[in-house]
Amino acid sequence: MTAQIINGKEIAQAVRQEIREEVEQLKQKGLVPGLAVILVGDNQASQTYVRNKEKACADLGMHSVLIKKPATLSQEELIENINELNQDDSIHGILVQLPLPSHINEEAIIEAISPEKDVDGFHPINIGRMMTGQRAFLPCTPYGVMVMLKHINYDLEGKHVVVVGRSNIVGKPMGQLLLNANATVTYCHSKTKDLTYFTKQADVIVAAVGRRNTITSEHIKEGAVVIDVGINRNEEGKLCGDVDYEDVLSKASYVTPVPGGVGPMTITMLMQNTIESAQRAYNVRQSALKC
Ligand SMILES: NC(=O)C1=CN([C@@H]2O[C@H](COP(=O)(O)OP(=O)(O)OC[C@H]3O[C@@H](n4cnc5c(N)ncnc54)[C@H](OP(=O)(O)O)[C@@H]3O)[C@@H](O)[C@H]2O)C=CC1
Ligand SMILES: Nc1nc(=O)c2c([nH]1)NC[C@@H]1CN(c3ccc(C(=O)N[C@@H](CCC(=O)O)C(=O)O)cc3)C=[N+]21
Ligand SMILES: [Mg+2]
Repeated sequence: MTAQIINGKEIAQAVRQEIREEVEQLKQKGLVPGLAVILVGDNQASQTYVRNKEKACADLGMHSVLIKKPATLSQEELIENINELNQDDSIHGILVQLPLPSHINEEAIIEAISPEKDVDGFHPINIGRMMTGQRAFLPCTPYGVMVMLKHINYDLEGKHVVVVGRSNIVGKPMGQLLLNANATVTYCHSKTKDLTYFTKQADVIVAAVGRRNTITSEHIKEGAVVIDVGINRNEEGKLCGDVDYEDVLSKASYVTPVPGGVGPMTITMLMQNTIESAQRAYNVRQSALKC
């Protein structure tokens, strides 16, 4: 078997076209969707992602503000900044780039963001709503993976999906969304004994580990769908995922590349969440005008 490539860049462009039209409609009604990104410190990788987010906003005609703060910023000052954005009617989405410097408690920061503007989908309110199947902002990376699977018309019902990684921002919500779609889900992590035993049984593998070559052809069964969330660099400094891409190509049915796979989808779903938030703000404003 030769795997088909799931082109994240292309799917992201298609979704962005729809978002562009919705932004246009909102603008005609007098509302410009706005995203605020807070970047603390000067982490090199973070700067790249943040630049991509700004580019996406500009490309879609959305308003964006980038708030850059020194790594010495206190937790109280950061919460003060978030409070201002929570009150700001021109801002519909707030994203605080993670990781934060170690003197800042990430949980406290995430909880300071209004759940109505938490377009990352990291606030416990949104996580809880997602778990119970209520309307919620979905975490962008897992959401993007779901859209990719939908794009190839993959029916998850009854399929065995193995998620490798259990972080709060990727692995855990990924498994939950797959469960909501009626898949049978197994989580693997650093304490898993015999990773291959589990991944060999998977119809779909989602790798979200942060270590290259974690998944090779030895780990998968013939015809598996392999989704690579990892963003790593090899010894030449080249971007690569968690999957040995070349090696699984001859055995998998579908594979996502890195770059050009899940990454562009993450940014796109952030834009999607932001316009949804703006749409809700518009609806609230309209119903307030009526009474
Ligand atoms: N494409 C995109 O849009 C995005 C990509 N990323 C990338 O995805 C990767 C994962 O990110 P994130 O979830 O934040 O990372 P974390 O470091 O927070 O989590 C990594 C997870 O992998 C598990 N793990 C570590 N080593 C192994 C191993 N040898 N076998 C099995 N599991 C292992 C850890 O287990 P344990 O819990 O036991 O420690 C943990 O659950 C990174 O490369 C990151 O850069 C992240 C966000 C978005
Ligand atoms: N609050 C918060 N929300 C996040 O969503 C968040 C975060 N913090 N911290 C860091 C991770 C990582 N992340 C990526 C986003 C886009 C690409 C992306 O666009 N990747 C391109 C290539 C980018 C490049 O050239 O380096 C690709 O895979 O093709 C990658 C990774 C979001 N994250
Ligand atoms: Mg982490």
